[in-house]
Amino acid sequence: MSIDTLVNDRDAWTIALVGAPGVGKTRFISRVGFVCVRFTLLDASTSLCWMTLKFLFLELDGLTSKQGFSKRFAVDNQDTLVTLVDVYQNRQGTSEDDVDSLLRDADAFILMYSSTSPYSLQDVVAYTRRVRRATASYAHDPVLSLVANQRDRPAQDKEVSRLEGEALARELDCPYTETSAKTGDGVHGVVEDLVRALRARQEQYARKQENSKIGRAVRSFLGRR
Ligand SMILES: Nc1nc2c(ncn2[C@@H]2O[C@H](COP(=O)(O)OP(=O)(O)OP(=O)(O)O)[C@@H](O)[C@H]2O)c(=O)[nH]1
Repeated sequence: MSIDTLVNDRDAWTIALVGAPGVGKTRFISRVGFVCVRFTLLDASTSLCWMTLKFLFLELDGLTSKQGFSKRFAVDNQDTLVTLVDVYQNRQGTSEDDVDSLLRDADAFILMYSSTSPYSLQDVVAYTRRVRRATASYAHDPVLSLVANQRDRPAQDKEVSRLEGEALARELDCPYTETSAKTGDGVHGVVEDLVRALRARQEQYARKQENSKIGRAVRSFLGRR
């Protein structure tokens, strides 16, 4: 989360989904009820077409952006605009710099693996390193949420236990949730909890700023006496 985000008095958040191919990122996004249209990064020749599309979509609730899918909804009775970005979706058309820039633009991260794939759990560790590297210059640690998707799959398909997921979440110092992008189980809760965490962080930052303003005013008052 950049300083810009923290000082902005807004309730609009970009959440990046990172995780191995096939874990369910796209399905998760459509579950949240987002307009789910895949765009690859656009080159100059298509940017005019993109601008037209963007203009058309902006008036709609489910507006979509270059790689994100946005939706306005209420969390704790307060309106918020959330954009979900599937960072690794466009791997073929996306350079490493593009990926870093998408990560830098995000306010929070859903680190997704599938409970049917131990490899996808290992990938989460590598993706988290990358997220931390991309956001290293920010004032705060990134807001993370570890998601074990495909919880609806039968027990014999499950190769990663809840305990392993929880242990990784402790290591990453973030919440752990099991979801099913197929049935929708747990999906909205993950997004809503991230919005709550981001709001809390924004409020904390605003309070800190206010306190240091008061501190400066008091020091200057005492200095004048
Ligand atoms: N049973 C079940 N299947 C799921 C779930 N989530 C995704 N799938 C299926 O898993 C496959 C891959 O899902 P995607 O959403 O395309 O996965 P992705 O992470 O976006 O994959 P990439 O686009 O390759 O990065 C699809 O066939 C989905 O229908 C889930 O929670 N349960």
